[in-house]
Amino acid sequence: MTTNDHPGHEDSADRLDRDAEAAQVRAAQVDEVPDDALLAVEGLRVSYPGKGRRAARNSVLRGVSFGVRAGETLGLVGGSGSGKTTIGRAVLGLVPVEAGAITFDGERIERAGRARRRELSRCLQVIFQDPYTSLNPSLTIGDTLSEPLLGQGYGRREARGRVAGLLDRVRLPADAAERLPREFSGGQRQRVAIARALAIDPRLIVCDEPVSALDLTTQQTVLELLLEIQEQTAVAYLFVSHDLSVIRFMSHRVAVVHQGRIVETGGAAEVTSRPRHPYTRGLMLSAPVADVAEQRERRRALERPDGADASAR
Ligand SMILES: Nc1ncnc2c1ncn2[C@@H]1O[C@H](COP(=O)(O)OP(=O)(O)OP(=O)(O)O)[C@@H](O)[C@H]1O
Repeated sequence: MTTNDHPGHEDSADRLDRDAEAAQVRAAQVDEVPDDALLAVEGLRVSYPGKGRRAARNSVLRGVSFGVRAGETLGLVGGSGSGKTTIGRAVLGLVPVEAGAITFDGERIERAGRARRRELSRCLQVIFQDPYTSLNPSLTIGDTLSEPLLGQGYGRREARGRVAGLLDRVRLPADAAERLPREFSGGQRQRVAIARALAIDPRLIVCDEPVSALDLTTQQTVLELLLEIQEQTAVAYLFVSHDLSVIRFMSHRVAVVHQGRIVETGGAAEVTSRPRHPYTRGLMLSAPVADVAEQRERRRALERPDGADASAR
């Protein structure tokens, strides 16, 4: 019997690997929620019902904490099914929260009722992934943009004037107001969705994969528009994406989500070029890079145990 075959013995190379991984997990930084956060999420737990009547609930968020400051973008990145969208939905009050606190501008909102949620939509908005399903196909763009304004008490004339300003801001022609969503491309529809989210000057927008349904060139113009709007308005973004290059481009800080937990946080350049947690490293390695030589170099850098800089992009 070799050492490897013996159930009580662990191969020393395996043990070293395991120890090295444990050290990396310890080295990965998860920041405290900042005191000056506009949005503070602490110990958030969410579960969904299991399949079948007696099935146990599926625990999807297992104690998630983070903060987003005014005017800041926090990127939430992680693999499929890690819980990113659920975090955004919990912040928006679209899924019940099992435990934890969500504080927005000093107010606990995780159990806010429908009426309060409607009021909160003044400051807390969302842009969804799919511009083809997020707009009502039977409403003109003008009506789509007026709806939240009328809901917040604007008069019709005032709303019309504001719609014209919003279209200009997202660089759509003024006559777009008279047209239906089907007359627009995916990128243009996403501009409408951005204009709708901006209609009542929100303080924070949950952007849930806002460009992943768009082609690369359109992605870039929509991302640049979001950055420009942030510069002008100091709106904060909770920006959900599985795409590291998008996250790096957009975010001031990044939180890496894995199996319903945040495993690493930090500045965007720091986390994406010097990932510490093994999961973040794996995520970096699996991100596609067009240049094969660059990919090879990045892989070598990331596989070095000291986490040497892999920012050769
Ligand atoms: N309404 C729901 N009912 C039951 N399970 C759900 C529901 N929504 C999400 N889930 C499950 O919760 C887990 C997390 O889903 P979530 O959409 O938050 O992940 P994600 O990180 O955003 O993934 P993706 O990038 O693929 O959208 C997944 O296992 C998913 O199947």
